[in-house]
Amino acid sequence: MSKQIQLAVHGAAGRMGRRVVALAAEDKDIQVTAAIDHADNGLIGQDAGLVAGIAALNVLLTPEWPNYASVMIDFSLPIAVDACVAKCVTAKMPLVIATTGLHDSQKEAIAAAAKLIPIVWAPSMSTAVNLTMKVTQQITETLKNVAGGVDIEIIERHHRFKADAPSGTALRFGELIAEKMDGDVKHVHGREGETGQRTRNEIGYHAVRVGDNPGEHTIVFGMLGERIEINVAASNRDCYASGAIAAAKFLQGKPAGLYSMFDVLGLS
Ligand SMILES: NC(=O)C1=CN([C@@H]2O[C@H](COP(=O)(O)OP(=O)(O)OC[C@H]3O[C@@H](n4cnc5c(N)ncnc54)[C@H](OP(=O)(O)O)[C@@H]3O)[C@@H](O)[C@H]2O)C=CC1
Ligand SMILES: O=C(O)C1=N[C@H](C(=O)O)C[C@H](O)C1
Repeated sequence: MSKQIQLAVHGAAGRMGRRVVALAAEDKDIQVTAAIDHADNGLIGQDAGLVAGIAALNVLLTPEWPNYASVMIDFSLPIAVDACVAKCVTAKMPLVIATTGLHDSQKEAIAAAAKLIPIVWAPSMSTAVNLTMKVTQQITETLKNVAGGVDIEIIERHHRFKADAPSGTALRFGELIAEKMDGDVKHVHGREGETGQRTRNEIGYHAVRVGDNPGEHTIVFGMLGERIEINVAASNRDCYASGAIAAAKFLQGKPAGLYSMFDVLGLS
């Protein structure tokens, strides 16, 4: 019996693409029907299952776009995202965008595309991260007028291979926290030299790149006399891959629109 959801994976030879292929292959509702990467990737032509470390799927890594799939999951590079969005619009394919480091013009293009097809776009597909985002908003609301003030800093740690900084997740934490602060918020990326005293309306960001860390975020709420540190850390990449697969399922039958992981997880 054929499976209901035919899945195309963009960036299928990458660290995340391989985990999406591997987990999707185990899913009773999903059939991986296309594994896409760029023409210069040395793995083009190989079986996507074998590349992902599982049994052969009889789906070859290809630079060609499929004409049809029930949904596309994208874990690639910013330079590759525009073509993916355009292809999904042309083919009327629902799309899950997980790639980070996108420019403002690309975000605008995604919003425009979401008027035509359903899109889930989120910098973190992890359930724990999205839940932590909600918790940090709640903490901010409670502490923002505390006597003496609260200083909020975001420290993110990732593997040495990561191409963008700070992480898309750190930036999203900052946006969501800023929504709950009063007045204009200044986003400060690292500190060096004669910085002067910290101002009250800052959110600080610090990007650490170490070894094989699959992703960790610490949100510090520092007050005079005490502090809270909320840490959310991945042990491996499957939290993101399984979240993307949940998003792909969520999009089935959905009208055009821009959805977030809050929508997928019922946290909106
Ligand atoms: N939203 C989320 O939950 C998460 C998001 N991410 C994000 O996903 C993205 C991918 O991460 P990761 O898998 O670690 O990165 P990788 O570099 O391992 O994978 C990216 C893949 O895309 C390929 N690629 C490069 N150029 C193109 C192109 N023009 N067209 C198609 N494919 C291309 C790469 O090929 P080659 O190696 O030859 O360059 C590689 O196979 C990053 O932006 C990362 O921040 C990561 C984890 C979780
Ligand atoms: O590149 C990664 O690995 C990750 N990138 C995402 C980000 O930039 O937020 C999500 C996750 O933290 C892993």
